[in-house]
Amino acid sequence: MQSQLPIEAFPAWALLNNVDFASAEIRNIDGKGLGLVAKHDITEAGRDASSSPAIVRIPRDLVLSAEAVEEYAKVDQNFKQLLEVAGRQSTRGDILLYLLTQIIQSKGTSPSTRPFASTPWTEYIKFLPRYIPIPTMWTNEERELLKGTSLEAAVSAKLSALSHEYDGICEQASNFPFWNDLFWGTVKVEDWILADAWYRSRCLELPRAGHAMVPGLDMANHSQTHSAYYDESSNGDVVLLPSSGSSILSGGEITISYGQAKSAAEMLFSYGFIDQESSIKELKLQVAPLPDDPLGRAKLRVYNGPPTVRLSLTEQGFQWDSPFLYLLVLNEEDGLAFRIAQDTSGERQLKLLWQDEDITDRTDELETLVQNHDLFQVFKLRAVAVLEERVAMQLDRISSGFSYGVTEQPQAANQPRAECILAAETLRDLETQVLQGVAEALENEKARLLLDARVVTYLGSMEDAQNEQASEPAANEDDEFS
Ligand SMILES: C[S@@+](CC[C@H](N)C(=O)[O-])C[C@H]1O[C@@H](n2cnc3c(N)ncnc32)[C@H](O)[C@@H]1O
Repeated sequence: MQSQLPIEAFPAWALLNNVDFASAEIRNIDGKGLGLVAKHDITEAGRDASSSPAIVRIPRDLVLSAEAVEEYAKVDQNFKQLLEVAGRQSTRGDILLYLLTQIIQSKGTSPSTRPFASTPWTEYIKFLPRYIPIPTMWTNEERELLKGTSLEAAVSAKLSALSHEYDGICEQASNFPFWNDLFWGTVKVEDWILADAWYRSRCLELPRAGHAMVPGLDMANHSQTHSAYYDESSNGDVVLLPSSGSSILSGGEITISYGQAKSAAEMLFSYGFIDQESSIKELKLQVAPLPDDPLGRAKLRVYNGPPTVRLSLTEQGFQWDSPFLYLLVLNEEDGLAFRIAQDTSGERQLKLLWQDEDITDRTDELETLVQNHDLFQVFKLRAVAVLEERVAMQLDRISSGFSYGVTEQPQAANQPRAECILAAETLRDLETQVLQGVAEALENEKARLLLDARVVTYLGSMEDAQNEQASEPAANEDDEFS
């Protein structure tokens, strides 16, 4: 069991590590866990915001970045071993390995049972919550609440990926007796899930250090109308500064933005709450190649992004957007082709061609690339028809989804927590609204496309060809009956 520290001990930790909380302190904030509040009035007079005194300053050597992980590997030989076999593939992976090491360290009850070099993070993680309300930390019953929402597949895929990552690390680590003992005794997959949850909900992107976690600053909560922003100073320290023109009263919460364009599903997935102030109404649905498409696997392989379609409600009404959908509905007879090419190192690569032009690196521009084709409206009709079916399927699933009703209070111990019920219901309502709106918009779009002159001509020619085929004797008919 990891030990925890009360947040009252934070000022002592900050002092010891030169973290300057000049104008803020950490307090409990209703419904948000911990948060930052102003120690006195903070005003930004509209001069250059970056010249305002920092609300909080964190020295660069406390910033947990890819570089910091490499530095730690120089100090701790055991960690270096793990990093060499299981790390160095992504910043996220390396930071998670570091956090895992600190979680193991914090489970030790005495210095003799702490196997790694201690760092300020060893103590700092004791201030972090052990439960983050993101769905990878929900119970199975709570995750059932997401049935039919766009997070149903995303969360189960994420949990499989986490367990796959954890198994991979166990396997790599089993070559070292030191790590093998730890993975058979102290370390659990739940520790990896927690490290991932901390990273996902607390990681920032810094201009120079890149993706990083910053102790103290990661106590700032989110608001659409945020009053502060973070930056890196010229010496690499991280500073929290008042937003331009903001005025925070003493005792008021200091908030930052976690991103203005994130959908409700993204917010719940990464941060465990849905921002009621946000006006973003959208969702992403997975789309798969048609079962009888001989090019289906190649299309999935060659596509640069996730195989999804984005449905949204904007000022222009309900909209959909998906370059992948265009790839799905195009065929060889339209001018789509795949080739295998060999590069100078002898490696074979799958290439995608459109009208004989190599567009392998431009699959996300597919809608624009096909826009000037004579049959563009036909392609669009195909895409609309595929999407209509996919949206209807999702609507069916979301309406049959598990629902407690927000007012119902769960009774039994293993029943979902009220905040999970509320979050799932909010997501369900929002996504149902977008799906219904898009379904209607697709129906209208299909009706319009069916009246398009080029579509009418194309469908007519297809019908003629089919009729001709039907009236001709099948090629093998004579053979069979002669
Ligand atoms: C970077 S941490 C902020 C500190 C956090 N409140 C804590 O107790 O450690 C991000 C987490 O804070 C919570 N949070 C942040 N902004 C929130 C908001 N506007 N409403 C509800 N919860 C929020 C969420 O649990 C989120 O995962």
